[in-house]
Amino acid sequence: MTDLTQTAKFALGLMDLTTLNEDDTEQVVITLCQQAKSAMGNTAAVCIYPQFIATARQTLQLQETPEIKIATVTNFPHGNADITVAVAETRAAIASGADEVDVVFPWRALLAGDAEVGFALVRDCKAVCALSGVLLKVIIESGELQQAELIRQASEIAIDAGADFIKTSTGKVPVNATLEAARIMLEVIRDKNKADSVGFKAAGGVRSTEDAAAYLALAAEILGPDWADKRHFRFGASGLLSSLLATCGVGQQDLQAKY
Ligand SMILES: O=C[C@H](O)COP(=O)(O)O
Repeated sequence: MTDLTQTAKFALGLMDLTTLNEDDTEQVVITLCQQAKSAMGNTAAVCIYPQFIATARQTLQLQETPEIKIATVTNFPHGNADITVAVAETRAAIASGADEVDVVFPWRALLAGDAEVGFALVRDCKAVCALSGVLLKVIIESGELQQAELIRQASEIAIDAGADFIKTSTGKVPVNATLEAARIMLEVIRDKNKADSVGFKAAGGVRSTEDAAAYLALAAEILGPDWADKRHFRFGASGLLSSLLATCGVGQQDLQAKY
């Protein structure tokens, strides 16, 4: 195996294989779950809208991969500042069977100078998640915050309020994951001495094995070569899997034969 092939296989195991489109159907989610059980191993999770959790659970059980986690999204993609709604959505997602919840931080409120509501929203969603052992990932929407100081501040607030992961982006805005934002977020995890308990998720626009390799190299530089594992590092991506498989020598024909 070449270094890049090894990286691709490793990155595949860190993927939250995602479909978050308005026109998603049960069949789309079934196919996604089938793809999560790949020729090069399982992805860490699938990430889907809450209404498809039961379909995903059934599919993962039928194909005997219950270890693939089910992640879903709340307060998504807008990141409104209504705590009651965000908590209710998070509670409902958990009741539907989510293993992991990716909640959007109220980034517009932070841009407007309100740091309190973000803290309270994450704290209250975390309280609900903690009751059920569900991981909480907080999407700070780094591409909309833009400024390094705001990306740092949102990351700090999310971690202080109990985030298990900080995640760059929804994938629904013009600027999604960037290496620059990732560096700031990873440095916050390091500087707060939270490397054991807080992970990082690069999401939105991560498309190629080379992209994935660059994020993993950055994480290794900042948090050490052994830090990135399933508990600490994820790629949220709808379009990365085929590139990783191609790097591993699994071609489009193999994929078509399987699905
Ligand atoms: O959370 C994950 C993102 O929505 C995925 O974004 P993407 O479709 O650009 O890969």
